[in-house]
Amino acid sequence: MPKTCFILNPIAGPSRRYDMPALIAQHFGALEGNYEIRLTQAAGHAVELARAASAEGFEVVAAVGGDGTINEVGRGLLGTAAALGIVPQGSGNGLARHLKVPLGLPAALRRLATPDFSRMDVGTMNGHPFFCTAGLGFDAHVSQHFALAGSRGLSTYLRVTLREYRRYLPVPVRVELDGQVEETNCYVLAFANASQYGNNAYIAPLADLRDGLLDVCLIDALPVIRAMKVSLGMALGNLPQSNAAEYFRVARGRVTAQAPIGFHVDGDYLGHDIEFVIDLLPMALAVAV
Ligand SMILES: Nc1ncnc2c1ncn2[C@@H]1O[C@H](COP(=O)(O)OP(=O)(O)OP(=O)(O)O)[C@@H](O)[C@H]1O
Repeated sequence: MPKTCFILNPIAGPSRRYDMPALIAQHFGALEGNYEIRLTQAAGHAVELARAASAEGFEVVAAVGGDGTINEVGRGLLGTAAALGIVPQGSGNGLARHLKVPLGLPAALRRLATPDFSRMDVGTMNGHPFFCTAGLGFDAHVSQHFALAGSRGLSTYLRVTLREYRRYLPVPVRVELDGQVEETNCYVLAFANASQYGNNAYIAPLADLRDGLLDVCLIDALPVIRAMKVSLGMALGNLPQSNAAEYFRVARGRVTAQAPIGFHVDGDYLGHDIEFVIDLLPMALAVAV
C-alpha cells in the first residue's frame, strides 16, 4: 500500500451518504499512521493541500470529489513526485469514468490500496491546466449558470442546460489548430484530453490520455434537430460519426473570438476572454488508479 493522503471536498457531488473517514479506515487501516485525510475549506484549497502532501512524502494524493477537485489536486501535484489517486465523489466524475475507476466507494478504495502507476497528458487553456476537458462556448456558459443555480446534481444541470439553450448565441471565431486556420462560429469548442464531460456524456469518445494530443470538437451552431443529434451522439458515444460536429486531433490551438466568450476547465467556469491559447504537457502527471 502506498503512503496515501486523501483530500476530501465536502461539497462535491450529490448529498453524502457515507462516513468517509470510517470507510477509508476500513480499507487503509493496515496503514495506520501511513495515511491521512484532509478536508478542503474553500475552492482552491486542494491545490495547496496536494502540494504540501507531496512535499511531506505521500506517494499518492487522492482527490475525493469530482473533476473540479481532481483539477485542484492535479495542479498541486504537477512537477512533484506524487501520483494522483481518485475516489469518485463528484456529480459527473468524467476523468474517473474515463480511467475506469470504480464508482462504488468500497471498490474504489480497494483499488486505490493497490494501484497501478502510470502517467497521463495534461492540457492547458490560457495557462490553466486541465486533466479531463476544457472548452469555450455553451458548455462554459452552462458551467457558469450551474454554479449560480443554488443546488447541484444532474437534475439541476439538465434544467440549467435547457433554460440556457433557449438564450445562447454562437460567437464568430478564428480557430488555429496545429497551424490550420478556420473562420467559423463557436457554439461549442471543446478540447478533450479525456473522452467525456462526466455522466457518460462523450464529447470526444476517441480521446486518449496518453497520445500527446487533444481531441477537438467544434459545433458551430445548434438548432433543435442538431441539438437532439448531439445529445444522442454524446450519450451513445458516436458523435464523431454523426454530421453534427467537426473533429480534429491536435497538440496546440489558438482561438480569437470577435466578442468575449466564456471558458471552463474541467467543468469549472473561469471567466470570459477573446484570446485563447491551448497547449499540451505530454505525460506531465503521475496517476495511481
Ligand atoms: N470546502 C469547499 N467549499 C466550497 N467549495 C469547495 C470546497 N472544496 C472544493 N470546492 C470547490 O467545489 C467545486 C466542485 O467540486 P467538484 O467539481 O469536485 O464536484 P462536482 O462538481 O460535484 O463533480 P464533477 O466536477 O465531477 O461534476 C470545485 O470547483 C472546488 O473548487
